[in-house]
Amino acid sequence: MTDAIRPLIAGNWKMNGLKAQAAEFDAMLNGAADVAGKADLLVCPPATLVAAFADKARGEKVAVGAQDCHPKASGAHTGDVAAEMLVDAGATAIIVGHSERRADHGEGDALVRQKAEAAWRAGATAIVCIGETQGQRDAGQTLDVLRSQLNGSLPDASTAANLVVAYEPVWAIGTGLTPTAKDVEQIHGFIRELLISRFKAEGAGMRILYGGSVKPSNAAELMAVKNVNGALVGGASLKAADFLAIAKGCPN
Ligand SMILES: O=C(CO)COP(=O)(O)O
Repeated sequence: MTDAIRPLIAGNWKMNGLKAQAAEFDAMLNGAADVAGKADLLVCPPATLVAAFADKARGEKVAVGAQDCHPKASGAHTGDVAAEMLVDAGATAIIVGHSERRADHGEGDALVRQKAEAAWRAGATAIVCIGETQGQRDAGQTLDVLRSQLNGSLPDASTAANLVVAYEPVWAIGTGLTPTAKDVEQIHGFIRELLISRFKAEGAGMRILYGGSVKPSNAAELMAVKNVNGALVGGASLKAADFLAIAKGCPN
């Protein structure tokens, strides 16, 4: 059943991107038709570029998303951005609970869950990130950490349409290191079991992305793993050629 899930290749630009990089996004739009048969494409630029990118992407085969949101719709929260504002700017998906936000801003599962609900309230899909650190991995705690993050971060009303899970081992982010395909299969299978036991048929249809040092050279191997339904790509998503090549690596 999960084999029928259409892959999603999502680019997380993190805190990178000035107006000048719009040319790279234009190149993604130009090349998207070639890979549209393989996967859905989503680019999440910094909040400052969401509106400009979404305007360019209208009617094209690349969707635009955001990297974080505040749980509230409006109010006295200086410097924060509401999901409603991001959707108003053209975002159709919002990443929440990225490990960099969990580490840099002390975000915990309860807040991540509220942010996922905020994304829905605004009409966007929530991409909820989970992943173990190197220390947790070394201590043999990976599955316990992932179970607890999933239990705490995913709202009860999660469905295959409104929620995407991104498994990003923290030690694989930006390091060039990746788990073996066998490890990825074991962990994605574990995540799938938990999703099915909590969300039944919806859990069977949810996308589970792999993230962490995905590149054109390893994409085909990783994307072919059972229960890997796409990728959340950091560094390699800044270059149109690499981003499109990763999508090309998805199985037919
Ligand atoms: O954190 C990531 C995507 O959200 C992964 O980053 P890299 O692809 O640069 O390792």
